Amino acid sequence: MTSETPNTSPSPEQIRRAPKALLHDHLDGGLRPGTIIELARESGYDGLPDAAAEGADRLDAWFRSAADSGSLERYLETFAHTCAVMQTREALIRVAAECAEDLAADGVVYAEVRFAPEQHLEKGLSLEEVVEAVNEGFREGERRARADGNRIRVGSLLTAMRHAARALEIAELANRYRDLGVVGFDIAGAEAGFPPTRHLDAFEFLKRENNHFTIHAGEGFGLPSIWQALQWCGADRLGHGVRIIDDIQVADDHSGEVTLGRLASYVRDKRIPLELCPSSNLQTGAAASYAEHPIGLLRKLHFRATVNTDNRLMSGTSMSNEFEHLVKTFRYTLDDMQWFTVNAMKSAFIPFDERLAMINEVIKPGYAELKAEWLFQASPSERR
Ligand SMILES: O=c1[nH]cnc2c1ncn2[C@@H]1O[C@H](CO)[C@@H](O)[C@H]1O
Ligand SMILES: [Zn+2]
Repeated sequence: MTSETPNTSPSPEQIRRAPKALLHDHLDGGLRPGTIIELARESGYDGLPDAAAEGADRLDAWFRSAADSGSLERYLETFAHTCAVMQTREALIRVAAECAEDLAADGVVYAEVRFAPEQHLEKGLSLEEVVEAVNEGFREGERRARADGNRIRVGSLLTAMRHAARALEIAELANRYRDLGVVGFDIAGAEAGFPPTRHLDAFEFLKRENNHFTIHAGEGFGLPSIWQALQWCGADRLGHGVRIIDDIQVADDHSGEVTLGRLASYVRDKRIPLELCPSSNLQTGAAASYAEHPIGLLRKLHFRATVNTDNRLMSGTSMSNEFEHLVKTFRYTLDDMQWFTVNAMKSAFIPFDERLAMINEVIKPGYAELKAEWLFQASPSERR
């Protein structure tokens, strides 16, 4: 008999119960389809696609297939509908509360959720009112999660849209609401043609204020975008960053020798966190399949890779679902899941002592408990 503990792939149910940390999730990309229909009815928004008339499930499927276009620009068109129903204080509170509740039910213990305040002003809210409503919703969702026996902590990231010209204003907003629920800043939107250097003033302001930011880069566009985000703008993390793979050569002979270019080396050496979003990347064409997704190689090479949802509605996904795909594709174990989760927690924008406590008091004990479950299974044969 061997005394080695099994290091097998976790079951879907274990994946759901495992504590998970999420750094890249869009509030306006994660609404419940039923909520969209109700909010549209209440607010008189009549622009929803015809599928909405056939119910929440049909609308759910519509979002997934409309986002499944192979291009980031087409993918982003679907957000017109979610933003349209997120224009009042009540709607924002509801969407944020449900977001926190849904993530907690999926086993997420820490999440940074982003949204662009400038996209929620159509009915007269101010930027401040938008931020306050969303934060109020997150607090409400955290309370509801606790009542359901789940634990989650949610922070807001304020996004500026890269095609617009309000980045400095939004950066100032993020700075003002720092310690009041906002943990950092981001820029998003179409990447090609809108380099992050257009918003240098915003990034320089945040650096002077010792604040944190991530930049969507290396998703719809390649290495120049990543290079600018890091070396011109000074991003703390890369939203996606998946195209860093273009700077990594794997020899196609038997050796399989790996060579990193200067930029890929820098990203790995400096432990720059990559907010990888596998399912979203398949939809926008940044990767062809889970098996070919760079996350497999990046994990092997010990980049600071993290697993994220991006847009749960448009990708029909959840953190558990992302991990299920990865476990199936790369035969990941609970140790791999823990590695990704600790990477995410190390890269979070909350203070160091809180990150450490989350890792040592919540994440590691959670995985230890799951890893011990085989010991208590009913029959000896099931134990292996
Ligand atoms: O993967 C993405 N890449 C770039 N921009 C995105 C992505 N997902 C969502 N957004 C954009 O971010 C805004 C604020 O949440 C969304 O409205 C959408 O336009
Ligand atoms: Zn994103």
